Amino acid sequence: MLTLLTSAQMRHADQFTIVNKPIASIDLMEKAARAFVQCFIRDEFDAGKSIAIFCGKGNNGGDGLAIAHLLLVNGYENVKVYIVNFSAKQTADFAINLQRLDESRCKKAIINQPADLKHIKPDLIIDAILGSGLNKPLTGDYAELARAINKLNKKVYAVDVPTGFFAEGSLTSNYNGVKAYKTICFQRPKINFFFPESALATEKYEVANIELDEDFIQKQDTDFYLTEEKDIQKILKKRKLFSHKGTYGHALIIAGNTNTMGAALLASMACLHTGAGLTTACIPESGLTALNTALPEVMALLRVEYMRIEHPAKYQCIAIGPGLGIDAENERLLESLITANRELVIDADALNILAERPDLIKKLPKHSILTPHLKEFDRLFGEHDTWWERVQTAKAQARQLQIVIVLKNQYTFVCLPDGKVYINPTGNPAMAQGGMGDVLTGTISGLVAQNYPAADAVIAGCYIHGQTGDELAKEQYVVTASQLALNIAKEIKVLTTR
Ligand SMILES: NC(=O)C1=CN([C@@H]2O[C@H](COP(=O)(O)OP(=O)(O)OC[C@H]3O[C@@H](n4cnc5c(N)ncnc54)[C@H](O)[C@@H]3O)[C@@H](O)[C@H]2O)[C@@H](O)CC1
Ligand SMILES: Nc1ncnc2c1ncn2[C@@H]1O[C@H](COP(=O)(O)OP(=O)(O)O)[C@@H](O)[C@H]1O
Repeated sequence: MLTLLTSAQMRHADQFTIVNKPIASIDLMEKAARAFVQCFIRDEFDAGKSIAIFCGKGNNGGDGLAIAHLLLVNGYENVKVYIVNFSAKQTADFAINLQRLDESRCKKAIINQPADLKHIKPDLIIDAILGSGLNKPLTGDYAELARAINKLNKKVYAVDVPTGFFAEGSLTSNYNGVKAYKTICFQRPKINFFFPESALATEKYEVANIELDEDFIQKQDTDFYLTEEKDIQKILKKRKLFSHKGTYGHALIIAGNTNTMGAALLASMACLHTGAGLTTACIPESGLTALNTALPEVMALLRVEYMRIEHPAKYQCIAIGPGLGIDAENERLLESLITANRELVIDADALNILAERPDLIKKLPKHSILTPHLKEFDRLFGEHDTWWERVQTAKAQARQLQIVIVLKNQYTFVCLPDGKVYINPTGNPAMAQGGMGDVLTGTISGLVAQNYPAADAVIAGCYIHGQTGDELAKEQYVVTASQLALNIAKEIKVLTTR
């Protein structure tokens, strides 16, 4: 798990490294510039392009000056630095790099007002005006300059963060900073890169390692972690010798309705391919032929009969919701399971039923797993203006109710009962198609059935789901939910043998 730090914590990490490595702060800046240039050159190898580097007078600007010098050294002849002179204040490292640049042959100009930008026509822009030192939204000349840079309509590479972008905290939909094509940030991604509103500020990001003290960074107290493949490899267990279907648990998937039987099939299929020993789909009678035809391995339990089952304990996992339909009978069914205090995996219509029954939310069995997308989440816990606020609510609710909330998106936020948030890095837009959430529910259920603790099942389930989609998307424009379900077992095999 990679710790994700706030800007203030990153500053501490800078200071800690400077004192303990030890390394002079100007040398750390040089390292940052080198790391940036290495990534930049990989993307933009045409040294003939004209590059405008906009530098503020803080350390972000200091990075920009060092980058200019390094680009020249690397044969980029057409580099020009524009010093943004909107403030008298400058940092010591900025001043040192400015002097170094003055001694070199780098072209330089001063921007005293945004209008000075009028005649600039570079092929590429590097934005080093304001970095993680941003302490208030852009106003006045800075806001105008950002607007002018965006109007040039050129590819912008941002140093560490795009000017005007807050690295953590609520992001609004009226972003007025520099719009970057790519942000090359130092040591760790910014927490806000995982929030959908960041798409307004940067299309993509890349992390450049600047050798800050990793031990120190990993020990920082944070609420946000980024899941890595090695975490999943640690979680997943190999199939055992002499094992049999009873070894890997029995999952009950309560799902499907007359027009939404596909959801039950997809969730059950994913559960099967994730490795549950036995999978039973609790479905309406109308779906029986479909189930028996499509998934011969899955057993059926008709929904009316289910009401008579007295011992849900025979299932190691009970999931409820995909394509379930909202009616009084399903509400009674959900209520009976919650009252029986059996931990559940709750998705889709079961979440919508819950949204109408706040009394049941309070009674949710501990360690239950809820897998809402944003609309389902807001129906459950109220409307939110920003994703940051939504994740804060998810964190608080997961802690208060002692449940796991899987807030789904391009980067899914897994909120655990201890208040920590694990961000899932896998998945891609080829997966943006109906049924994908049903497959996630089946995947998580398959892992819960195999006795993985709720947190591990969810962290691994989200990762496997996204990774399977990523592998398929390498060769496909779109990945369908059933294709994804069929490929899960292959991906788990790769993860457990790498
Ligand atoms: N040793 C270090 O501290 C390192 C710092 N690095 C760079 O340093 C950057 C942070 O530098 P600084 O802390 O000097 O800050 P910045 O360079 O981001 O900002 C400079 C100053 O601008 C002012 N400011 C903030 N928001 C403003 C606004 N909305 N309008 C007008 N002025 C505003 C603040 O007074 C701030 O200190 C990082 O993003 C990174 O690029 C890297 O060189 C790595 C090492
Ligand atoms: N652009 C995307 N990038 C990554 N993952 C995605 C993307 N679009 C959808 N997904 C994943 O697909 C699933 C969609 O869930 P959901 O909206 O509940 O789908 P449905 O209700 O149609 O089954 C989530 O796990 C989500 O993370």
